[in-house]
Amino acid sequence: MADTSPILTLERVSKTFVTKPVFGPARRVEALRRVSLTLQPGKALALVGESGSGKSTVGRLIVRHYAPTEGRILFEGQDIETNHSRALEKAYQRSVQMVFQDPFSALNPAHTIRHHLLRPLALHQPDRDPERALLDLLGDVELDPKSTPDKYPHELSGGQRQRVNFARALAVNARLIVADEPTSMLDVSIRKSVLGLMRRLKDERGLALLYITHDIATAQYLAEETAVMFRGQIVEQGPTARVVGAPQHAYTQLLRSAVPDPAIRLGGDGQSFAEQAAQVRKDAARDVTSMTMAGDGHFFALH
Ligand SMILES: Nc1ncnc2c1ncn2[C@@H]1O[C@H](COP(=O)(O)OP(=O)(O)OP(=O)(O)O)[C@@H](O)[C@H]1O
Repeated sequence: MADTSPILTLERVSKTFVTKPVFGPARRVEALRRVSLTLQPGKALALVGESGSGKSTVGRLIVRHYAPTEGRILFEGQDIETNHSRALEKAYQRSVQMVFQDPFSALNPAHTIRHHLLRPLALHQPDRDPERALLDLLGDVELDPKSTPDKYPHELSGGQRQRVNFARALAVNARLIVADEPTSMLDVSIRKSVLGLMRRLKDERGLALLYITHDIATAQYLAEETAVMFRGQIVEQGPTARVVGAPQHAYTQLLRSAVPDPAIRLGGDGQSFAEQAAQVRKDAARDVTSMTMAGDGHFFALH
């Protein structure tokens, strides 16, 4: 039977940034407010929201670029901030990998693809024949095993570079990949194939995926579950088909109405769309007081 225990859980995680400009008072940004999420092996969770909603902050907390201001992040049930055993530390670093929006950012232009992949393979899969492991890895991410190894990053397309980034995560035996807008810098024509690769890695290798995106439409292609964020809070969460197909929170309806197929329109009489949208955003920014169940596993926020 499939393993349904979570690999990673966020429990009421908040993150406040305090920035001190050269002139003027310090500024506090509540980037996340009491965010709770669960990630499971073989499943993808889409974290959807507009720019500045806090999506990347969730990803960066998970890969420990920062620590939460409040709340806990549990890896297989253990708090990653307070349990500092070396074993947990090593397991975590290996198991949780991030793939970024810019496929170039994580690749060194001076090194071939072979170099990028052989190093993690030697460290994390030392018992395997390195060349055989390299060929298998390229096959896993649907890159040509013959022509790819000796190329430099600039000789590959954006989609191919992103595939190399996924291959690196596989080389270290990642079990959870945080993919932060992994297709938004790619041509529309190849976005779907990279999403298809992610779907295959999840289904065939049992990877857990956190798919961060501003595009609610693509969530349907990949993710079993979707969480919608606005101003640092989750306002709706549940099975993707329900969140996208029958959104309950006004902000999700607003996001959904920006998709070309306006199956769902905002209600309200007499108000222009812009006025309604401004009102929805104002209401949605208020603190979430509780989550109401709209169906099996489907919740939306009350403010
Ligand atoms: N290191 C930081 N220092 C100060 N403020 C930050 C920092 N990182 C993020 N923020 C602020 O936190 C809020 C959430 O940012 P975040 O990048 O998580 O949003 P996002 O939904 O991922 O947006 P985008 O899609 O534009 O990356 C924003 O107001 C942002 O300005």
